[in-house]
Amino acid sequence: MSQDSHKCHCKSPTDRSAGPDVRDPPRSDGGVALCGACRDKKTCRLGLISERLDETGTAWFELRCPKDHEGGPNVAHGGWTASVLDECLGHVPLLQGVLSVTAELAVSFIKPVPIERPVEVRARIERREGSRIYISGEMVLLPGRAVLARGKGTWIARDRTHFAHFENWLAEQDSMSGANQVALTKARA
Ligand SMILES: CCCCCCCC/C=C\CCCCCCCC(=O)SCCNC(=O)CCNC(=O)[C@H](O)C(C)(C)COP(=O)(O)OP(=O)(O)OC[C@H]1O[C@@H](n2cnc3c(N)ncnc32)[C@H](O)[C@@H]1OP(=O)(O)O
Repeated sequence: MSQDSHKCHCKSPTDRSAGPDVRDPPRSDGGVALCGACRDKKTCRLGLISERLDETGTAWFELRCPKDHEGGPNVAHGGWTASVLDECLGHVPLLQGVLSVTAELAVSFIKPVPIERPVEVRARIERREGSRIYISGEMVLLPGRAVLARGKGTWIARDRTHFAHFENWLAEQDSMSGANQVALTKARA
C-alpha cells in the first residue's frame, strides 16, 4: 500500500517515531550516519569508520570487521557481510539526503573477509524508476583491492512518516490478534 493511500490516524512526521532528520542524522566521530542501535554508543557496531560521497556520485566507506562478528576462524560471519552491504548501499541515497528502505538485496560472497583488516566498500546508484532506487556496490580488501563481496539491490525512497505508518500498522496487527484471541476464548467456552 502506498503511504498516500494509507488512511489512518498516523502520527505526524514530527513525532518522535519519525526519527531524526535524514538530512542531518546523528554521526560517529568519523562522520558515519548512525542507525538507532548505535546512536548511544556513537560508533557503528558493524565497524564502519568513515563514509564520503565523491563528485561522481560514488560513495566510499572504510571499515573493519570487528572480532565479535567472527564466523569461521578469523573471518567474518556472512551475516556481517550482508549487513554491511545493506548498510553501505542504503547510505548512498542517504548521503544525498534521501531516506530509503531496502526492498531487495542480493549478495555474492567472493572471498572470506578477514577480521580486523582494513576493507573498503564503494557503492553507487545505478538507476532510478519512480520511487525505486537500484544500487550496487562491492567490498574490497585493502591495500590490494581484491574483491571480497558484491551486493546489488532495490531501495524504496520513503518520507519520514514511514516508521510512524509502520507503528500504526503494528498496532492494528496487535489489536487484530487481540480480537482473535477473544473470539477463540469465547469459542472454547
Ligand atoms: C540505511 C541506514 C540508515 C542509517 C540511519 C541514519 C539516520 C537517518 C535518519 C533518520 C531515519 C532513520 C533511518 C533508518 C533507515 C533504516 C533503513 C533500513 O533499515 S531498511 C530495513 C529493511 N527494509 C525494510 O524494513 C523495508 C520493509 N518493507 C517495506 O517497508 C515495504 O515493503 C516497502 C516500503 C519496501 C514497500 O512498501 P509498499 O509495497 O507498501 O509500497 P508501495 O507504495 O506499494 O511500493 C512502493 C514502490 O516499491 C516497489 N516495491 C515494493 N516492494 C518491492 C520489492 N520487493 N522489490 C522491488 N520493488 C518493490 C513498488 O513496485 C513501488 O514502486 P513504484 O513507486 O511504483 O515505482
